[in-house]
Amino acid sequence: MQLKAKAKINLTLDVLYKRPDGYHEVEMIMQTLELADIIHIEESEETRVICNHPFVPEDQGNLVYKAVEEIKRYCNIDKNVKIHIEKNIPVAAGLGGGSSDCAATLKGLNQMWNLGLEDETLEKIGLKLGADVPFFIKGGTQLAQGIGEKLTPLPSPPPMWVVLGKANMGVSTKEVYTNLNLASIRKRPNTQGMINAIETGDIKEICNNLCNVLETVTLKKYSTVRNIKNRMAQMGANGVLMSGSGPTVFGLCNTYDKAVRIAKNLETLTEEVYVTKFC
Ligand SMILES: C[C@](O)(CO)[C@H](O)COP(=O)(O)OP(=O)(O)OC[C@H]1O[C@@H](n2ccc(N)nc2=O)[C@H](O)[C@@H]1O
Ligand SMILES: Nc1ncnc2c1ncn2[C@@H]1O[C@H](COP(=O)(O)OP(=O)(O)OP(=O)(O)O)[C@@H](O)[C@H]1O
Repeated sequence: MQLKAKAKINLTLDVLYKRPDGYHEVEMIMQTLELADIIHIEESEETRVICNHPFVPEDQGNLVYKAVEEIKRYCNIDKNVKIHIEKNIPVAAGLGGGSSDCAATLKGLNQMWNLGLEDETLEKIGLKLGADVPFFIKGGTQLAQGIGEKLTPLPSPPPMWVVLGKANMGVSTKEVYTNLNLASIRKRPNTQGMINAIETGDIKEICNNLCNVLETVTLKKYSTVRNIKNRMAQMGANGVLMSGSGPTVFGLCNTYDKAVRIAKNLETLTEEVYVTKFC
């Protein structure tokens, strides 16, 4: 069995408050992209995860491995699988690669083992493994609240090309949330404004409403991320924003030619540049 595990970007990301359990209550609009890892699953004597990326663990630390263990426990299954991850999504980038692989594995095993679990159940199992996992069970365009698990589907925005530029380092999501100073945030997303813009298919308003409060941590710390963002804006992207906790910055473009022109120019700043689109 072969599955696609798509990347995501956050069109808005607001943090409302820190909860007693240490997690943060968020409000964000998430969008899946065509850029995707490929997950191959086959029955096997013992569970094994293999990945072609040097920074991705192949042991119990891999979210795919955890997904296998968790769904086996939930359904009381005594079977094993070999899973091969073909990594195309940059790692520790703010694009949700690990969470997406995890969600794809849960969906794949549900199908392969005929478990008959509803999406809501897969989301519940996925939430134990990461706050972004429930979103990837659904995909598309969603308003995510709670710690990311309360999902409301939104209509698809108009098709747009997306340039991704990742500075040459990984960012720890935990560290970014820990270093966030909620009292000092001056610009917050207008979530309802973004929803209206998506509903009316207004590209200009979608671009005007892009906002991510986690930029206050990551852009402040890394000048390379700031430089990538500024360059995308200078080069004429219709809208620019950092995704998730970073360090990837995305630029929304209304034409493919513009996206390619920006991507070529960005290659002078960083090696990791991609052109993809909403999915
Ligand atoms: C930054 C985003 O990717 C935006 O989509 C998500 O909010 C993070 O999702 P994720 O990486 O799946 O998050 P998890 O793996 O569950 O959590 C990593 C760490 O981020 C922090 N965390 C995460 C989500 C959240 N709502 N509040 C948090 O404070 C916690 O310290 C946690 O230990
Ligand atoms: N299947 C996986 N793919 C990528 N990383 C994984 C995977 N499983 C575990 N990891 C670990 O998780 C870390 C974060 O990887 P990931 O690519 O998911 O980050 P991210 O895109 O910043 O996620 P998010 O946006 O959800 O915070 C990696 O450094 C790696 O050690």
